[in-house]
Amino acid sequence: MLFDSLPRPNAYVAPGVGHVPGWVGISKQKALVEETREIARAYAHTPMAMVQPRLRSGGQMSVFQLHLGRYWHYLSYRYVDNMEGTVVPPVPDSLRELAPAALRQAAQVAPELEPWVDNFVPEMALVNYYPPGSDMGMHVDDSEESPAPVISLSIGDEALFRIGHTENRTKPWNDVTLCSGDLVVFGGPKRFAYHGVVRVNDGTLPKGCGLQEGRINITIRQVSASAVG
Ligand SMILES: O=C(O)CCC(=O)C(=O)O
Ligand SMILES: [Fe+2]
Repeated sequence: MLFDSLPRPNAYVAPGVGHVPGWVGISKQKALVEETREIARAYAHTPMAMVQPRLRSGGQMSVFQLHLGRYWHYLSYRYVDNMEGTVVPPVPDSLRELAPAALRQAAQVAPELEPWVDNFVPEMALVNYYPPGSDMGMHVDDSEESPAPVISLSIGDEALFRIGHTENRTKPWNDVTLCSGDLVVFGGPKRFAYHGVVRVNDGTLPKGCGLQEGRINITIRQVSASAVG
């Protein structure tokens, strides 16, 4: 961050949305980057490889995605557990274990998240890599049948995260700068709100986070409505 000494307090962004700056320490950030990078390497050249997905619209995302636990198949528009016989890599314990602590912390900021603290099942994790210059358009995370909150961890370059409402992509929005180590959880009335990443600020990442450039965002999700933990 440009002004490292500026305080960044926990923020109740909107009902159901809690922002906890610096929730993941730098050594843990590095460990998560290295662990997910190893998985990406292991699955390179398989149908589970970390790629920029092609969309049904014919476009291609500027972000690279690695799916853990379940694979979101963009073309058939559903979650699958294997692709052409390659089984989806599991959600690593390191991410599974973060989920209840993340929810507990976020629920102190956004009380609407409280019902999920002891009931959330981390069935999948999506690792997004934002190369310099990439972004993610406003969209709704509507692939999950469960209304459980989405737990989002950011590592690397600072990003401008925007969350609006459930009707359409237009204003009003809440804009949140996400720095390396920040936690955001969105659930409750904002679980199916439009959101996106307006921009990533090149070269703003802290030393020691495990990345040389760009940004990683990891979302931890419950997919099924009646998941059993
Ligand atoms: O990168 C982010 O902060 C958000 C990512 C996101 O919205 C998604 O993966 O669905
Ligand atoms: Fe999303």
